[in-house]
Amino acid sequence: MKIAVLPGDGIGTEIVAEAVKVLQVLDLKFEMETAAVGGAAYEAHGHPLPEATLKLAKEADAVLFGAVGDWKYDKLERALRPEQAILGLRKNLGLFANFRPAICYEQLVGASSLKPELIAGLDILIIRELTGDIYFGQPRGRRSAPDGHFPGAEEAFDTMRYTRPEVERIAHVAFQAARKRSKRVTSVDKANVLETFQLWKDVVTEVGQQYPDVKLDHMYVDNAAMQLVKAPKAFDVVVTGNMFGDILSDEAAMLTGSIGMLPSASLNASNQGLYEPSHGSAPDIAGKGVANPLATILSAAMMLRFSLNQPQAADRIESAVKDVLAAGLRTADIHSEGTTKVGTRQMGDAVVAAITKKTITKS
Ligand SMILES: NC(=O)C1=CN([C@@H]2O[C@H](COP(=O)(O)OP(=O)(O)OC[C@H]3O[C@@H](n4cnc5c(N)ncnc54)[C@H](O)[C@@H]3O)[C@@H](O)[C@H]2O)C=CC1
Ligand SMILES: CC(C)CC(=O)C(=O)O
Ligand SMILES: [Mg+2]
Repeated sequence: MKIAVLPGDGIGTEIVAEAVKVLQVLDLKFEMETAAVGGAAYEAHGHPLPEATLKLAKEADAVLFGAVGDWKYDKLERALRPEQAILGLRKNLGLFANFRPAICYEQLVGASSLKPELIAGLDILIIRELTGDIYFGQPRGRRSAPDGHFPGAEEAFDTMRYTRPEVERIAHVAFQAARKRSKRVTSVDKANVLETFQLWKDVVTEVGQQYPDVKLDHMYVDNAAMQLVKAPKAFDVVVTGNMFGDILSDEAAMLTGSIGMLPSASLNASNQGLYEPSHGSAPDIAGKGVANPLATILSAAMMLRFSLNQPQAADRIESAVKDVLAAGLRTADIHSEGTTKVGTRQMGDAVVAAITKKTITKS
C-alpha cells in the first residue's frame, strides 16, 4: 500500500506533518512518498501539478493532501496558479464524490459561533459533486461583450454545466450513504433559476425512486444556507453541486467550531481517494505554528477507512482526537476560557500520545 503525501503551501506543510506523524505511530504496513504540489511545485518545477506528482498520485492507493495557494500567486496566469493543482488532481483521478462530514464534538459545542443547543450532537454529511459544474465548465474566458447591458465592454464568463450521468452517479453516492445513516437526503439546487440545476433536481428525483426507503427533500441553495445556521440538525445527508457544496461546507465548518475541524474524502469510482482538510492554505497564519491540524488528522482517518481498509486504525485516530479534546487541548481557532491553548505540533503530539497510550493499555 502506498500513500502519496502532498503537503502543498502555507499551513499545508505544517498540518500534513502532524497527520503523517499520526499515521506513522499506527505502525501499519504502508509506504509514504512525498511530492511537491501547488505554489511549492511551481517554485521548484515551474508547474503547480508536475507530471511526477500526478503520476505518484495516480499510482498511489490514496493521496494525503494539505492545501495549495498563496496571495503571491494571484497574478500568475490561471493555468500556473496553485489552485489548479487540486483541480487537476480531482479531474485526473476522477474524484467526483466529495464527503465532508460536519460533526460537532461534545467538547467543542462552546467553540462554535452558534448557540450550543443548535449544534450539540450535530452530525451531518455534505456530499459535494467535485468534478463538474462551473469550476470545470467550458467555455470560459474574457472577451469584449457581444451584447448585454454594456456591449463592447470587457467581459468575463464561466459556464455552469452538468450531464445526466454526472448527476446520477453523485445521487447514487448520496442515497447509498443515507442508507447507512438516518435515511434522509436533502438535494440542494437552484432549479428555480438555473437549467443546470433543473436537470440536477429531475435526475436526483428519478434516482431517488430506486431508494424508496430514503426520504428525499429538495431545497434551494439560498434557503439551505439560511437553514444550515437556523436548524442545522434538521439535515442529515446534503447532496449538491461543486460550487454550492464548496460554499455550504465552509458554512457548515463553523457548526463544528472551526474550519480546522472539517475533514474530507474525495473518491473516484474505484474508491481511490484524496484526503484533505476542507480549508485552504491559510496564508494569514502560515508559518506561525498555530494552525489546527485536526481536520487533516481526521482526513487521514477517513483515508484509512475508505481507501486502505483499516477501519480499526481509523477508529483509533478518531478516538484519540476525542481524548485530546476531552483533555482540554485546543489550538487558537477552537480555544475558549478554561481550556489549554496549544500549537499545531503540540496538538499532533497529543494525538500521537493518546494513540500510544491506548495501544499500551490494550496490550
Ligand atoms: N483545497 C485547497 O487547497 C484549497 C485552497 N484554498 C486556497 O487557500 C488560500 C487561502 O484561502 P482562504 O479563502 O483564506 O481560505 P482558508 O480556508 O485558507 O482560510 C480561511 C480562514 O480560516 C482560517 N483557517 C483555515 N484553516 C485553518 C486551520 N487549520 N486552523 C486554524 N485556522 C484555519 C484561516 O486562518 C483564515 O482566517 C487561497 O489561495 C485559496 O485559493 C482555499 C480552499 C481550499
Ligand atoms: C481552492 C478551490 C479549488 C477548492 C476549494 O475551495 C475547496 O475544495 O474547498
Ligand atoms: Mg472551499
